[in-house]
Amino acid sequence: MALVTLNDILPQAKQAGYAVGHFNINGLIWPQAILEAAQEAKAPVIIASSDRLVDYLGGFKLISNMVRNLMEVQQITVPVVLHLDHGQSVERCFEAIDAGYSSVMYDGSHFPIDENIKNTKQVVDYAHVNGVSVEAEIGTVGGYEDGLIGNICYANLRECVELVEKTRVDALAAALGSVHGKYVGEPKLGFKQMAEISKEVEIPLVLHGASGIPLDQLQRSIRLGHAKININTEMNIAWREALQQSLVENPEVYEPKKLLELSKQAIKETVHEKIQEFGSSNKAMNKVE
Ligand SMILES: O=C(O)C[C@@H](O)[C@H](O)C(=O)COP(=O)(O)O
Ligand SMILES: [Zn+2]
Repeated sequence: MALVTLNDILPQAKQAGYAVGHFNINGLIWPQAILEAAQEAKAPVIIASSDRLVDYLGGFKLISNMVRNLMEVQQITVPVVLHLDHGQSVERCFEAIDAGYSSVMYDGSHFPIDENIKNTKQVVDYAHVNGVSVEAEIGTVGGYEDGLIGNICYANLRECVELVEKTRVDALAAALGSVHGKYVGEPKLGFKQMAEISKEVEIPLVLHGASGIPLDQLQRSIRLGHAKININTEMNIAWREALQQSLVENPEVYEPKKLLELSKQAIKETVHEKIQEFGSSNKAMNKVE
C-alpha cells in the first residue's frame, strides 16, 4: 500500500472516537518495530521523523526511501503516514515534501501568531498542491521541543480558530499542559480549555508529549477531539532498559544484531500497548467516505 495522508485516517478516527498513534523514529529498528506492531494490530499508523534528528538519520530522502522499502519488504498492508515532526522552517517542510513525505508539521509556535499563520499558510499551499497533509502548532508544549527547552504556554482559543480558518491546515497541535520527555509529578492536562478549543475547531487535534500521560487522561483527550497522539519517550525508555539488560546478560556478545534484538522487541511492545490504549487496533480497513 502507498503512503497515506492524515486526511485519509484522522477524520474517521475522530468521528469514531479513537486516535492514531504517531511514533518517532531514532534509528533503523524503530520503523521496523513500529511497522511490525501496526501490521499485527491491523492499525493505521504514523511514522514520524523529528526535524531535529533528520540529518542525524541520513536526511529526508534516505528516511523516505527507508520507510517505503521496509513497507515493501515487511509486506505492510495497513495505512501508513510518513510525517515530518516539528518542522523547523517552511523550507524544511518543502524539502520533506519533495523527498516523498506524505505529511508535515510546521512548528511555528515560537513565532507571534501572525507570523505563525503566514508561514503555516505557505506550507499548506505547497503541501496541498502535492497531496500532502499539514499539522500546525499553537502554544508551547513543555520540556524539550524543537531542540529547545520550553515552558508550558497554553494555546489561545481565538488564535486556534484564526489559524485554522486562515491556513486550512489539516490537524492542530494545541498545547494544553502536556510535556515532552519525562513528567515530573502527575501530568495535568487543561481539559476546560481543551473542551473549548475542541468545540470551536472542527479539524482533528494532536496531543504532543503523550508519553507518561495516564490512560484516563489520554481517553478523555480522545473524547475531546484528539485523533493523533505522539509517542517518543516511552519507546526510548523501553529501548534503553532492554539494551541494558542485553549488555548485562551477554557480556561476551559484540554483534549489534544480537544485542539490539531485545530492544527492538521492547519498542514493538510499547507500540502495541499504545495502539490498544488509543483504540486504533483493527481500524486499518476503515476507508475514507
Ligand atoms: O522528541 C521529538 O523531537 C519528537 C517529540 O516532540 C514528539 O513530537 C512528541 O510529542 C512525543 O512526546 P514524548 O513521547 O513525550 O517524547
Ligand atoms: Zn512533539
